[in-house]
Amino acid sequence: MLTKNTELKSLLKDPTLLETRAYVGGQFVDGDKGTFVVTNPARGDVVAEVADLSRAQVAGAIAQAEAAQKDWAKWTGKERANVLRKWFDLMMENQDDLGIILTAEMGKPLAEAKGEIAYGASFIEFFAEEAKRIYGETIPGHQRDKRITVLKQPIGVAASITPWNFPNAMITRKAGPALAAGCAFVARPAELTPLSATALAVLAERAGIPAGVFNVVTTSDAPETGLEFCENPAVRKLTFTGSTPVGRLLLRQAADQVMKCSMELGGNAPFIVFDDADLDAAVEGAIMCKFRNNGQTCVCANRIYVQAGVYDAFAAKLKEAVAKMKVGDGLEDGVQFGPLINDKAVEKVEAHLADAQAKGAEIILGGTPSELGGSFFQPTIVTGATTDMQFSTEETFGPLAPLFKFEDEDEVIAMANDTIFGLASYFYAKDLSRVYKVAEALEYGIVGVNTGIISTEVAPFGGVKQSGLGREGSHHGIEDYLEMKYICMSV
Ligand SMILES: NC(=O)C1=CN([C@@H]2O[C@H](COP(=O)(O)OP(=O)(O)OC[C@H]3O[C@@H](n4cnc5c(N)ncnc54)[C@H](OP(=O)(O)O)[C@@H]3O)[C@@H](O)[C@H]2O)C=CC1
Ligand SMILES: O=C(O)[C@H](O)CS(=O)(=O)O
Repeated sequence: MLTKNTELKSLLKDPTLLETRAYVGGQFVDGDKGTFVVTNPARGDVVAEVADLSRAQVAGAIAQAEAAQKDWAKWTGKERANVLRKWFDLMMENQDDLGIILTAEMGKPLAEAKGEIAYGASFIEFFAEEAKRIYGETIPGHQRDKRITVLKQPIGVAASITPWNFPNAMITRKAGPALAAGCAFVARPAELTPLSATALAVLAERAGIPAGVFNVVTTSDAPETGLEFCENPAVRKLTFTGSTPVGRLLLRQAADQVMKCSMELGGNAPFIVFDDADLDAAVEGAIMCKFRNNGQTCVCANRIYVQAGVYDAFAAKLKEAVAKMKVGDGLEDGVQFGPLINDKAVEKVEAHLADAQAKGAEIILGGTPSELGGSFFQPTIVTGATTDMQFSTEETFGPLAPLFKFEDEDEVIAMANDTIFGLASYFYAKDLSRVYKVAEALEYGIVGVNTGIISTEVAPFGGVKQSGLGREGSHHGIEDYLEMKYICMSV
């Protein structure tokens, strides 16, 4: 357990993975603006002081990336695949240390953190393979003397801005396809969780990724860094994961350069339990879907709809199962709930809870901060949820499970789709006709059927409506880092 006096390095097999400098042009560098502090959400103690780069230093990283990208694009897909595969191997060899660093800065239980390392590494493994399969095409000429060929070429320098909740996987889900495509990459991790990113840089260097191809700029001024990414003409691609309001802002800023953007934004996932569902499976799925990362994922169930005939039984089963789960320091064995990322996150959960209670909801489990103090909060279940309550339209991003009752398919599909978001959705049912009809009717980029966990590198992850633009993962994921060109030749 990381107490106030435990040196994080003492927990690591390889202490050099705890890197507090930024990584620019193949060099670990200090910040012109000094440092910013990273704290452990479980204890509030200082984990590290990290280099705080100026906007000029960020611009310098972009320039280094632009220079390095020209040679990197000349490598064959197979050559790029080999170094990416080595990077993947190093991540998995150092999974324990990377997990400890992630838990120390973000708070998620160590088992989940190690799971994120494997999930994040899977994108590097997958796109190492895709690097060898970036195919063009030949098209029959439109005239007898014309020959048409289509090339796919790397877009150039890609810049990424990522959130604190998956500080490893949200970077590799972007860097994997970018580097496989022959792009150079400048990553700006969240101020709260930069250490997972700098550890990735340590391993990138060891894997033989050339200087300047992968860069990590650690900064405390996100808006200033975002403006540099959007205004610097050398950046041809912006990839963002985070809230919809910030996504909108970045799109507006990037519009001046007509920059190619990928947006993985907020969610408001419905989780629907029909009366023909396997209730035990639905309870298990609801727990994994709602409480993964303490509810701090964009694909967590935000609204749980249960058909009237099974509502009471489902609520009782869910309460019984969640009541057995342990809240504590993520580095302790057997902990399922770590702290929320900060007090602001606790305040949002409490605000949604107070609003719901004021409108008639009943708390059947939890409902107050944990006796552990800090940003620990008890997993909470409320019944009597209605569509006028804040959590019906706003993402809670915490361990609060609201149970809504519904009568029939049409009613629940209408409620589920009544949101500006469209990222993930889930439902449990056995009748095949119902499964097809409901899956087709849900307006979301992802539909989980009889499962609460849908995250994988082999599928095209992404949202519709105001949950985002583009897809990450699957063979589709590399397209956003490629430009298509056709050559029309007279023969
Ligand atoms: N669709 C998806 O895959 C995901 C969506 N999300 C969504 O993001 C939210 C939670 O994450 P959270 O980190 O609070 O979201 P934010 O959008 O506040 O932050 C995301 C990232 O953007 C940075 N940022 C904030 N403001 C600006 C700005 N003006 N210009 C440039 N960068 C900026 C943040 O920096 P800093 O933190 O340093 O201020 C952080 O690195 C939730 O709504 C969640 O649903 C989260 C993860 C995945
Ligand atoms: O940041 C997130 O919430 C992730 O996109 C969720 S997932 O990819 O780990 O499912």
